[in-house]
Amino acid sequence: MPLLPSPPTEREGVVAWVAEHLSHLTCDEPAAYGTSSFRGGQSAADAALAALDLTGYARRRSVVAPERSRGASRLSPYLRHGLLQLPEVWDAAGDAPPKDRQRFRDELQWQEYARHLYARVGRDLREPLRADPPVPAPGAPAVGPELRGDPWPGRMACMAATTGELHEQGWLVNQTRMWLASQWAARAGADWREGRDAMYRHLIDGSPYANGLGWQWSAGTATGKVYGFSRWQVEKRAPQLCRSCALRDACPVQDWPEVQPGARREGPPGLAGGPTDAGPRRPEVTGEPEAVWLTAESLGDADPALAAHPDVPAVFVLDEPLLARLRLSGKRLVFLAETLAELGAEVRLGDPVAELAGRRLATTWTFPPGWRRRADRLDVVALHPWPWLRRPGSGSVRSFSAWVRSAPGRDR
Ligand SMILES: Cc1cc2nc3c(=O)[nH]c(=O)nc-3n(C[C@H](O)[C@H](O)[C@H](O)COP(=O)(O)OP(=O)(O)OC[C@H]3O[C@@H](n4cnc5c(N)ncnc54)[C@H](O)[C@@H]3O)c2cc1C
Repeated sequence: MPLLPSPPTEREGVVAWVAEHLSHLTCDEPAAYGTSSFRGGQSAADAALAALDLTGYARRRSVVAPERSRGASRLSPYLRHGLLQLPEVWDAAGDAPPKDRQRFRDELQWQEYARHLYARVGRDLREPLRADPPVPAPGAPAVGPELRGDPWPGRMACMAATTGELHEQGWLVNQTRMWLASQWAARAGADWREGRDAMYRHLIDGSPYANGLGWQWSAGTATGKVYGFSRWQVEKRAPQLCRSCALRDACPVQDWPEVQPGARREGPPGLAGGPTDAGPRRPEVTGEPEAVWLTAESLGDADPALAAHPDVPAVFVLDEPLLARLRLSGKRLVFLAETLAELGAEVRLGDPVAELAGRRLATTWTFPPGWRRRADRLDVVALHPWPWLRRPGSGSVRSFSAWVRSAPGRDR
């Protein structure tokens, strides 16, 4: 079932299009597909960047509630899919107050670090990097089976509000992602990889690298230090949740969790240093392309291959075997379909290698290992460089600070 009709442009039509063509691949029902306020497409991305106001960002980035007091930029879905590129967002922060600019640019560097880490260790990011999962501290009571079976108990207002936002919006501020990850992995003692996948399925900005790193960081498997979630953070970042909670006088997260990091690990090859494939520095062109192959990493008008070959059709393949495995929420597919509608791209459903076989392709190099496996089997005649914020080197990626030290970065 290779070629799909073009997706319509307005939300209701897009939801119906996803329901008709892709509902066999989603984890939720069509009634839930259209609930997110994030719109896909270049014009929505451009509008979000134009509205970026970083005044007070450093102070307010971690605010959870009330929503109007949040300082987070909400740019992540656009960065995730290359509708905005890290260097242009970095530059857009140039006029912000110095403290806010520095904090925001540090966060952009976390995104770049996650990408470098993935480019270096690939699928090894799926397993603990530097420590085993957390374990109960000596003498701590064992976690009951009830909590293991339901690591995000809906009776807790903080859990109900954050899982509700995740499922409805497909997005969370960083603070509540950490709450959910810590509650799951450290407090409930559930398998952090299952929690990671449960969150990933619903995130519109979900990526194996940023989500994988966020979970490893919170569970302590990336650093050997567990992020502890307790009532203290909720009182500080969203006090109204505690006030409204049925368990406010018997809070199950009143005290710090009694956990400690798991045993130290050596880490996968390349973590402490080694070569990273960063792609070409300049376009490598060996022939005349007949189509531009777009990937989920780079769906913006400024995609280097698209910009270099404006006169050939753009094609995107919804990777059916991959989607069948991932079972993403329909919200994510709506976001992608809105983006593809605006691009006017040819949309296909199937195995990208089979769908694109026999066509001379232009494309933009990108860092996920799955892209390389597919590109090697296709006729790529024009390969364009990835727009790194800082080009990967061979230094350590064991921690964010080691990575920052190991390569020359941009001036903050
Ligand atoms: C458990 C967990 C899971 C996460 N999963 C994802 C994910 O799948 N995709 C994703 O893009 N981010 C993920 N993050 C990182 C971060 O929470 C989001 O990028 C951020 O909340 C997005 O909101 P924003 O655009 O308003 O961020 P802002 O605070 O405005 O930051 C601007 C940009 O910087 C980048 N950024 C900020 N914080 C981080 C971070 N800690 N790590 C990497 N990049 C960062 C993002 O691209 C973000 O859009 C995760 C964090 C945790 C703790």
